[in-house]
Amino acid sequence: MCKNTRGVSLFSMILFPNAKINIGLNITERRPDGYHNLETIFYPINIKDALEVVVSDKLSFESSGLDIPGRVEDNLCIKGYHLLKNDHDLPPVSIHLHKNIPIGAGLGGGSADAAYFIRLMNQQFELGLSVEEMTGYARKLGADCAFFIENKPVFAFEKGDEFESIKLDLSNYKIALVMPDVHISTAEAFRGIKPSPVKESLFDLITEPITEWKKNIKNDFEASIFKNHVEIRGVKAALYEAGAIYASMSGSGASVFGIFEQTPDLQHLEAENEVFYDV
Ligand SMILES: C[C@@](CO)(OP(=O)(O)O)[C@H](O)COP(=O)(O)OP(=O)(O)OC[C@H]1O[C@@H](n2ccc(N)nc2=O)[C@H](O)[C@@H]1O
Ligand SMILES: Nc1ncnc2c1ncn2[C@@H]1O[C@H](COP(=O)(O)OP(=O)(O)O)[C@@H](O)[C@H]1O
Repeated sequence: MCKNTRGVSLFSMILFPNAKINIGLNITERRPDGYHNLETIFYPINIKDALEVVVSDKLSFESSGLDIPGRVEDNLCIKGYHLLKNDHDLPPVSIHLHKNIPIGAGLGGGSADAAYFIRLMNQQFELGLSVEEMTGYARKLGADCAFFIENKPVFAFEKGDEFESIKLDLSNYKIALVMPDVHISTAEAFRGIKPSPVKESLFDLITEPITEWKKNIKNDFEASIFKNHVEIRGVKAALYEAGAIYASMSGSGASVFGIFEQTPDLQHLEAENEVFYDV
């Protein structure tokens, strides 16, 4: 079998792209390029897809698990392949994605797949790309894609693709995530927003005790999304009733997470929502 210098097979490799949540999200201004400047905390969580790349005689993509809307050629993994192929000598590959991260959820699942695809190709074909170079490619595929290259808690700013490291460790808490039966596109969510500057940056607010977050840390998408989707507002209220120290919609929705001292009992939400415990 063909192996690289570290003895890894060149034919097949599997990685497990994970989701993220946003703790706080302030949309501060509209940019001349149509995007928005924002600030947020990205925090990786343990809901994962499985991404396999096998050397093949032609480029192909197939998926299992959740249905992915849109055309195969628009899948972010395929876009990632073409982006890398422009600059590197790559063989055709067949890509298999097992989709488990809810879609249109504000969990960055598509972006995670794209970033992990870049990481995987870099490893599998020894492209020698630095973290900065991989981040540069990821940025071209989507604003929150770059985060997943390093995949550690960060304060993100500008389009959500510039980062400052933070020390945030929630491993002593239990995070539960609820996905209502609604999908929200990020572009749609931005249409409901009036940007405004922040009084105090999330970079500072996140260093306060978690018990203070409920008072001070907000997600700017919630007001307009909750107006159009009362069930999402209901899920957030239910998480606080179940004892959350902090609860929020993630990103542009529709998922909502709660941070708890102990794993909560959310059985009453399971009939109408998908519930993930201890993510
Ligand atoms: C806003 C966030 C916060 O986490 O939403 P979620 O997708 O996670 O819910 C993300 O940064 C999103 O990242 P991502 O989903 O990669 O965005 P992109 O594909 O680049 O952009 C989708 C659309 O969102 C809008 N957009 C996105 C990011 C940004 N800073 N300003 C914007 O205005 C644009 O209308 C763009 O056409
Ligand atoms: N690998 C992928 N997984 C999921 N969605 C993808 C993927 N590639 C492209 N997409 C497109 O991105 C859209 C948003 O995906 P996703 O990242 O899951 O949502 P969100 O931005 O809410 O986190 C989907 O509707 C789909 O059309």
